[in-house]
Amino acid sequence: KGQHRLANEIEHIVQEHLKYVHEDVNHGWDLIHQDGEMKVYRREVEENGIVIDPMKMFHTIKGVTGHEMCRYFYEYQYRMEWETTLDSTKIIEVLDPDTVIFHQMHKRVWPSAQRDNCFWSHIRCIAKSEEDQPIWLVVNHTIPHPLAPIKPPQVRLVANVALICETVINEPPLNPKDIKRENIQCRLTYVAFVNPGGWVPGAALRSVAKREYPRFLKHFSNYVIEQTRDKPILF
Ligand SMILES: O=S(=O)(CCO)c1ccc(-c2ccc(C3CCCC3)c([C@@H]3C[C@@H]3c3ccccn3)c2)cc1
Repeated sequence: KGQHRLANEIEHIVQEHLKYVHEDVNHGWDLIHQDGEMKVYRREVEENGIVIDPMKMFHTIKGVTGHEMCRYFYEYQYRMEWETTLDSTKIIEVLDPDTVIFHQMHKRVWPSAQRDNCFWSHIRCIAKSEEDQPIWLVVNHTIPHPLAPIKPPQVRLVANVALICETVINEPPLNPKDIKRENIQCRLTYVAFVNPGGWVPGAALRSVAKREYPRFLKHFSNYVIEQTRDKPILF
C-alpha cells in the first residue's frame, strides 16, 4: 500500500483516538446536554486564557451503519449539505482515496473573527473479530499547507476531530442478506479538540459550543438517515 508523506502522522493520531475512545467520561468530563440517545460531554480547559474545551459526544442512530455515517462525514460532495457552519469547502490535495486535505471557511460566529480550517481527513475501517462488525472512523486534523496560506484577519483553527462508529445488528437473521434497516443501528463517538486559534470570549465560545455541537450531530444524523432510507445497506 503506497505510503504518502502523512502516513506516519495519520497512523499516530488514529491510534491516539482509538486509545481514548473508551475512556471513562465519569472522571473530569461534565455532561452538558442530553437529547434521547445523544449525550454531550465537555471538559473545561483553557490555554493562555483561550478556551479549548475538549468535546465528546455519544449517540446511537437507528437504521444506519457506521460505514454510512463515516462515508457521509468524509466525502467532499456531501459536505455543504449537512455542514451548516461553513461558507466554503475545498479539497486542496488528494493523498489517496481515503486521505484528502480540505481547506474550509467557517461562517463568522459573532463576536469572533472568521475562522478557516486546513486539515487532513482520513477514513478507515478497522476489522474487529470475525463475528463482530468492523469499526469505521474519520479523523480530521489540522495541518499547514502551501495552498492554504493564512490570510489575516481570518484566524486559523487548530482542530483534531474524530468520528468513530460501530454497527450493531439486532437479532441478526440467519442469512445476512435478510438484514433490514430496522435491525441495525450505529453507535458513534465524536470527539473534538478545537482551539479557536485566536482569542474568543470564553463564555461566548462555551455557549456557541454548547449549542452548536449537539445541533450539528442531530442535523448530521438526520441527514444520513434521510440519505440512506431507501438505499441498500452499506456495511
Ligand atoms: O467535525 S469537523 O471536523 C467537520 C469539518 O467540516 C469540525 C467541527 C467543528 C469545528 C468548529 C469550528 C469553529 C468553531 C468556533 C471557534 C470560534 C468561532 C467558531 C467551533 C466551535 C465549537 C463551535 C462549533 C461547534 C460545532 C459546529 C460549529 N461550531 C467548531 C471545526 C471542525
